Amino acid sequence: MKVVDFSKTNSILNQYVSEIRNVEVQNDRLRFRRNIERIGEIMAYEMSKEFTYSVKNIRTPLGIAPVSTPDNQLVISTILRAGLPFHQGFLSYFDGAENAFVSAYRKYKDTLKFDIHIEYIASPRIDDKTLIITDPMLATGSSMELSYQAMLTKGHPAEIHVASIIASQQAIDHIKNIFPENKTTIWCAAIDPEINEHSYIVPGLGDAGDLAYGEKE
Ligand SMILES: O=P(O)(O)OC[C@H]1O[C@H](OP(=O)(O)OP(=O)(O)O)[C@H](O)[C@@H]1O
Ligand SMILES: O=c1cc[nH]c(=O)[nH]1
Ligand SMILES: [Mg+2]
Repeated sequence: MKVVDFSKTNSILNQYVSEIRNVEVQNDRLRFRRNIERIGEIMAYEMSKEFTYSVKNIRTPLGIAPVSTPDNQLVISTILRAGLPFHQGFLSYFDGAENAFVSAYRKYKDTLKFDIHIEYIASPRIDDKTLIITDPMLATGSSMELSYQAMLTKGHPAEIHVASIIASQQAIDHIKNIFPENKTTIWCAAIDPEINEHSYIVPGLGDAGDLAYGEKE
């Protein structure tokens, strides 16, 4: 399975990743959300290079211009709530895409143990389309796994792009095991080595949902 790790390439994307990680900067919620969105925009641009293109003859005021544009039918799916600004970044570039939303949250049994609960899905049919599942954080990979299973109740996509900002190595390994090898690409801005006993990514950035939208009770 192809894994694209943007931290291996020097680009301005790394500046935005450094700001969302940085304790001196990340508490500015507006900046945090906008940085997540900007990373989504850059990732969308890079991802678009993998799509299928055909030439269309575009009528201009002065003649006909052949332009190669993508033909993929895109569905951008996001995992609430931290996925929202990331989703918006993709949607800014893929403005013709259809959209899906899945809720997934950790319901704690005690301070360490939790189950992931999915209670809501709003999605079009995804048969034979290009499915992009966006979630900025992949820690255990369980939210992504259950959200993907929920999406499969809406059909079977032709290809899948799993887009994340910070992924743990464990989550990458997990996703490689559960997503179809021949039609999945994983995109991430960085891969961090470990998760702690609370299943938070280390060094990670903390809680992306809380940093974007405030703490939950
Ligand atoms: O890989 P996992 O171990 O499943 O963890 C990653 C999940 O945790 C975060 O969501 P969270 O449950 O904190 O919900 P929130 O977006 O509402 O904060 C994040 O956005 C992922 O969905
Ligand atoms: O590190 C983590 C793990 C889960 N959710 C987050 O927002 N961050
Ligand atoms: Mg959270």
